[in-house]
Amino acid sequence: MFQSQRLCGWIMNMNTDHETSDSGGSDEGDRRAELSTPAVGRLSLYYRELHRLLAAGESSTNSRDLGAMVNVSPAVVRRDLSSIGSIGRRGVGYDVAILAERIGAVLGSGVQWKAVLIGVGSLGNALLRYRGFERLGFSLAAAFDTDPAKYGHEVGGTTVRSLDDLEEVLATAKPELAILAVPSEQASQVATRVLAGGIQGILNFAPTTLRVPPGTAIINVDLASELQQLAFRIQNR
Ligand SMILES: NC(=O)c1ccc[n+]([C@@H]2O[C@H](COP(=O)([O-])OP(=O)(O)OC[C@H]3O[C@@H](n4cnc5c(N)ncnc54)[C@H](O)[C@@H]3O)[C@@H](O)[C@H]2O)c1
Repeated sequence: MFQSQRLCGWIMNMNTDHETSDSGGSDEGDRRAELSTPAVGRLSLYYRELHRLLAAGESSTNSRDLGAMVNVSPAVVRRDLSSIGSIGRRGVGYDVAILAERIGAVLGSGVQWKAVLIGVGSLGNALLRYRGFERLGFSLAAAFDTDPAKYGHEVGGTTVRSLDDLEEVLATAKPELAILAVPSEQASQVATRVLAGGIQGILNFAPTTLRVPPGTAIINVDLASELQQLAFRIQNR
């Protein structure tokens, strides 16, 4: 229950095409609900850099250095961090471990999230092999495909199963998230199935607008579109 409240509050602030309607009501939830999408994105980058500092044995940092690491101004860092209740001390800065814990709590890290991956092609294979999800508390409960030649194969420690098993696995493992890496024309149908099975949020890699009920928490990832925006920026700077 606690976990689903966190998920709701967290996801509604992300880059969603459709927004969820409830943040859970706690102080922490209210605080998350006030964060803009870009601010959540920056917090995630601060979090990554803070963990890098921790691994390097650093115990303190400041808004200038943290800003330089993620390419934003010290004023933006201070505003972002004060919006989650972390005030640095003048001349001392921020305690790296405390700040990482604070941001982690706001972003829902420290809680284990279970995800399923649908579509184990080129992209799905790469995602299953990527170890960075675990570090942030995301574990892959199962992977599915419709190609019988792939059933039973282990990729990155996860066994590929038939999509026919989807509902059974959703009912037993109760994952909160689904990652879609299927062809565009299959994506809406798969999304409908995972939502019916209790999935609360979808990370969609298929370059299509999913036909799902309003209010569904979805993040679309489209690298081609990002490249297009990058090219536009270069042409117009
Ligand atoms: N967002 C991005 O930046 C990005 C990058 C690469 C690919 N993509 C998209 O991701 C998707 C996958 O790309 P890919 O290169 O891995 O393709 P791929 O053809 O290599 O893999 C697709 C896999 O999905 C499986 N599949 C087909 N229908 C299915 C269904 N209904 N349920 C479960 N599995 C099913 C296929 O058997 C195959 O294994 C495509 O939609 C592609 O356009 C997005």
